[in-house]
Amino acid sequence: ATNQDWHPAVDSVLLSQIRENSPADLMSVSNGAPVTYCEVNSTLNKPLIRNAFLMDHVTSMDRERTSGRTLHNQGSGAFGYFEVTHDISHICKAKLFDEIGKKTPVAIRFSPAANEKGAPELNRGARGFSVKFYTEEGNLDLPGLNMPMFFSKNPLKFREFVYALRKDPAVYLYNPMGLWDIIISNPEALNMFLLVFGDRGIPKTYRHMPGYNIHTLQVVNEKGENHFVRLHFTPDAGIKHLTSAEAQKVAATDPDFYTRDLYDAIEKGDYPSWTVSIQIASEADVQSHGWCLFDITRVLPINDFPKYPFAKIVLNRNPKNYFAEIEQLAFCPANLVNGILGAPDKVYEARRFAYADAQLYRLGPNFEKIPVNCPLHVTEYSDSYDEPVGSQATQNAGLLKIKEEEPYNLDQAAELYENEMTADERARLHKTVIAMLTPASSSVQQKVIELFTSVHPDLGNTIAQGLNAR
Ligand code: HEM
Repeated sequence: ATNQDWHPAVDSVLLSQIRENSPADLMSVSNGAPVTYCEVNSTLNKPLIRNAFLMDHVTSMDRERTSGRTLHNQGSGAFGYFEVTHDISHICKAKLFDEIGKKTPVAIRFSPAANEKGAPELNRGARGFSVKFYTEEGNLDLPGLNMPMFFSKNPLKFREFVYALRKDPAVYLYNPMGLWDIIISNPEALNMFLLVFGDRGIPKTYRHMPGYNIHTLQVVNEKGENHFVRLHFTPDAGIKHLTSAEAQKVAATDPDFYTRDLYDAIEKGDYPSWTVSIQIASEADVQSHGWCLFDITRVLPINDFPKYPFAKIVLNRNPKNYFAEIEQLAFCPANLVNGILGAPDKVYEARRFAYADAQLYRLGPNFEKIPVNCPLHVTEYSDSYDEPVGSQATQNAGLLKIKEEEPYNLDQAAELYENEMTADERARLHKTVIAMLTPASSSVQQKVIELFTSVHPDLGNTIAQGLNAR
C-alpha cells in the first residue's frame, strides 16, 4: 500500500477536492455522519450528554490543544523537494542519493530555540533547522540548527541549559544571568555563543538562514565502507542578518516577521532554496585526527575537509493547515534509512530516545501515523524470514565506538574571532556582549572577561573597557 495519493507532503489537493464535492451546508459529527438542523438545536429539554452532536462539537474544541514541544515550541515550516545534483553514492548507499536528478519530498521546520509561542521571532538566539525526507526507504529526519556546532557534548548538561534559557519560575520573566552561568561553567559553549552574540544571532529571514546537522554522521556505501560526514544547507539567497537595532524595529511592528516572510515568498512563487554540501572524513582521517571529528562543540575544519555541494532543497508549498502539517510534524534523530547509521557521539544517543519520548507524550502513541509524519511507502507484509533491508540503520549496530575526550574548543573560538569575523562584525559582537553583560554582578562580569580573554586578549580587553566605561 502507498500513501502517495493522499499524503500532505505530496498532494493535499485530493482531500480538499473530496470535501468540495460533498453536499454544501451539511453539518456532521466528527465521523462525517450528517446531522439535521433539528438535532443540533434540540438541547433545551434533554440532558446534554444525550445530544451526541453537541458533545462531539464541544469536546473537539476543549480537547484540541496538544502540549506543544518542550523546546523549539514556536516555529514555521513548508514543504518542497530535495534534488541530487552530484553523485555521492560511492560514500553512501541510501537510495535518496542514488541518481543525479532524483527528487525526494521534504518538510522543513524553522524554530527559535528558546521562544515561547507568541514571542517576537527576531530575538537573538540559535534557531532550529529541521528537515524530514520522505524517502522510498522510510523517513529520514535531520533536526539541526542554524549554527554549525552545539554548546556542549555532554547530554547531561542539556536540561540545565534548557532551564537557563526559560523564564525564571518565580517572576516568570527571562533572566539573562542563567545564560552567563552556563557559559562560565561550560567554556566550550563559547564557540557557539560567539556566533549567537555575533551577526548569526539574528538572521534576516529564514530564507537567508543556513542549516547544519552538527553531528558527524556515519554513512556506509554498497561495499560496506564507512565514511563520516557533516551536512551543510547554505541558502542560495545568501547568509544575511539583521543588527539588533534593525530587528527591534521590525519586531515592534511585526513580531511574526519570519513566518510571514516565508509564507509570502512561497505564495509569490519566490521559492527559497538551499545548496546542500557534505564534508567527508574517511576511517583513515579518524585515525589521524582522533575523536575530535565527532565533537559537536567543534566544526570540521574546512581546509582539511572541504565542502562538496551535492544537492539542493527547494521549498515550494505552504502548509494548508498549520496545526495538521507543522505543529504535528515530529522529527527524530532515530529516524534513519539504510546506509545512514546516525552519529556515534553521546548527545546523538540521547537524542535518539528523547524526541520519540517527547512525541509519544505530545502527540500520542500513534504520532507516526499522523499524515505529515507517515512514511510515503508503507512496507508490505512479507512472509520472508530475511531481515527487512534498512532495519539495522535505525539501531546502533555497526556504529564506530568512540572515546569522548574532555571538551576543548577555544582554539576554534579564537580562529573564528580572529580570522572569520570581519572588524565590523567584531565591533557588533563587542557591543552586544557589553549590553548583555551590563546587568550582571561584577563577579560574573569578571569571570566572563577572563573567559573571553582566554579566547583572544583583544576580545577580553574590549569587553572589559566597554563595561568600565558604563
Ligand atoms: C541531549 C541533547 C538534546 C536533547 C535531549 C534534545 C531534546 C529535544 C526534544 C525533546 C525536542 C522536542 C521534540 C518534539 O516534541 O517534537 C527537541 C527539539 C529540537 N531539537 Fe533537540 N535535543 C538535544 C540536542 C539537540 C541538538 C544537538 C540539536 C541540533 C543538532 C537539536 C535540535 C533540535 C531542533 C531543531 C528541535 C525542533 C524540532 C522541530 O522543529 O520539531 N537538539 N529536542
